[in-house]
Amino acid sequence: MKKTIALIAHDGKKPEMVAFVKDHQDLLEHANIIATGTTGSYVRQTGLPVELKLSGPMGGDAQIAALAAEGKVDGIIFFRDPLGKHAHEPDIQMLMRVCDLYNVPLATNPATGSLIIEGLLEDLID
Ligand SMILES: O=C(CO)COP(=O)(O)O
Repeated sequence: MKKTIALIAHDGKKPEMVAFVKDHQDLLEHANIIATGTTGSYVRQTGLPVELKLSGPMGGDAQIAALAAEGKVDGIIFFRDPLGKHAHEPDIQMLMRVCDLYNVPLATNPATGSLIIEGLLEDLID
């Protein structure tokens, strides 16, 4: 069964997310990708299909948290901007809390993101 990977990046990190996806495109081709709205639009530039949720500030993080709580997300890559301030900070904290509560792999930087992608997807391809 296909794994579902959620991708989220704050504005200052969107170019890094696109580069990360390109670097892992051969593995991500074998996953269902979901993303918050604007991040997903950027990731679609790679040609990979992406299911778009709402934009983060409009509830997208909360939607992904709900899916994580329901066991419908296998891993989350969330590149946060450590210098930014966000009106929806409670949603961001909630998403991270839900990942801890339900033991959902969560990466907040590319190094850990690579480990999650490789760990979840590498054995799916021959
Ligand atoms: O704000 C975000 C995560 O907290 C990301 O949302 P967008 O991908 O819609 O910019």
